[in-house]
Amino acid sequence: MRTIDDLDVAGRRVLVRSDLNVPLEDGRITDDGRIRASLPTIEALRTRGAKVVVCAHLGRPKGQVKPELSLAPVAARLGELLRADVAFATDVVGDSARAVAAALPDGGVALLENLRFEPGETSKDDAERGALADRLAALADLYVGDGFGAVHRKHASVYDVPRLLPHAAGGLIAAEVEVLKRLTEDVERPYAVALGGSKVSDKLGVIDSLLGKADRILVGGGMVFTFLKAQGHEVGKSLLEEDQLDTVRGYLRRAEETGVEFVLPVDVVAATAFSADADHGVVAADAIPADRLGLDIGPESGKLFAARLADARTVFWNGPMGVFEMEPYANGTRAVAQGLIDSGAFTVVGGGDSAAAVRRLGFDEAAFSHISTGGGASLEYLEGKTLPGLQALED
Ligand SMILES: Nc1ncnc2c1ncn2[C@@H]1O[C@H](COP(=O)(O)OP(=O)(O)O)[C@@H](O)[C@H]1O
Ligand SMILES: O=C(OP(=O)(O)O)[C@H](O)COP(=O)(O)O
Repeated sequence: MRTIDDLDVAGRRVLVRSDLNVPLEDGRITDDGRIRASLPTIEALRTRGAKVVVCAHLGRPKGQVKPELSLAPVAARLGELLRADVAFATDVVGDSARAVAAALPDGGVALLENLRFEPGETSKDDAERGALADRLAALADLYVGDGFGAVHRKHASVYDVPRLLPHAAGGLIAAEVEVLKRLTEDVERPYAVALGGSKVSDKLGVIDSLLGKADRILVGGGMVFTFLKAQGHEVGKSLLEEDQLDTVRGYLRRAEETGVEFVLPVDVVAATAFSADADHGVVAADAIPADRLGLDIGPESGKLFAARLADARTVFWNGPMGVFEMEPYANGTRAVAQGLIDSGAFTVVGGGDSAAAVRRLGFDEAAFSHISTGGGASLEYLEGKTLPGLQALED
């Protein structure tokens, strides 16, 4: 893969695809880790006299303009961190984007509005994605892929634009791949993988390949209820992937046959509503009341998970164990984070929210071997899948 050192960028317009998908609460950024992680590449380019046009997505607006998912607050934070003006385009490839890109001085930085406001960005139709890619490419002379968290998406800005412009990988992608490679080669065993979070339909499938690689798979977060239901338990109003129940039963069977250990919670914090103020309490994992939803693993499960991490030599963790953004449901995530640290293993935490959780709950980032900006991207890399965003940069 070419790096930015291989590009002659002085005086040229460079479109940088970053992952600036940060958590927001009431329009405020609650964790700017992904913005910080994107700074070195942007800084390096502007120092060398490039005109830097950054593009990124925020949330999943599904091709519609959703003002609450505007990147405007991210542009402001990017400017603060760069200590420079960041021009903000109020559209992705329209009049505003063209004017902002055209007006950039050498060393200047601009950010385009949320790429996913354009239906072409995430379209499965090659022509529709291609049409948006043409318009994005017209804004620049060169392309730099640096949004590691989105490299598993076959999206216009990730996959199609690099086919149209001379391109290179930014420093973040290069650094992430370097560390994750260690987890695909000779891993020190026991190798434990902890999975949680809410992107259940996206991430359940990774277990298929993990069954051939990991020694232990710990399941918490929103992912666990499909497992509990597959075992025949009631899960109330918890997050559930009905159509994956057979698949999960297959995973449980295969794990028994191959000696992989599934570690599932024995207790759950169940609440009457998705709210910090809702009535909540600890219940056995096989006795979630029909009118409640599980929002965290319980205290016994926290101890169990930490115990199953204690002698691991390698740990990969993606997905918070509970809704850590609300204090009553943060303890499971705390226990697993502490479990990783206490294990003394080679530990990698991946994912926008997982990384944010570690910081928000007050853990020292340096206590982990690596904190990756990508959750789904890391998982798919570990599966050995071809990632569209990496493939496009290699070609
Ligand atoms: N039991 C649960 N029910 C609903 N959401 C959950 C549950 N446990 C965790 N979550 C949510 O999962 C989200 C993160 O999921 P995900 O995006 O998959 O992780 P990451 O960004 O680390 O890859 C968090 O916002 C958290 O509140
Ligand atoms: O947040 C992200 O991924 P992650 O939650 O798996 O870390 C990336 O920005 C990709 O977002 P997407 O999963 O909506 O494509």
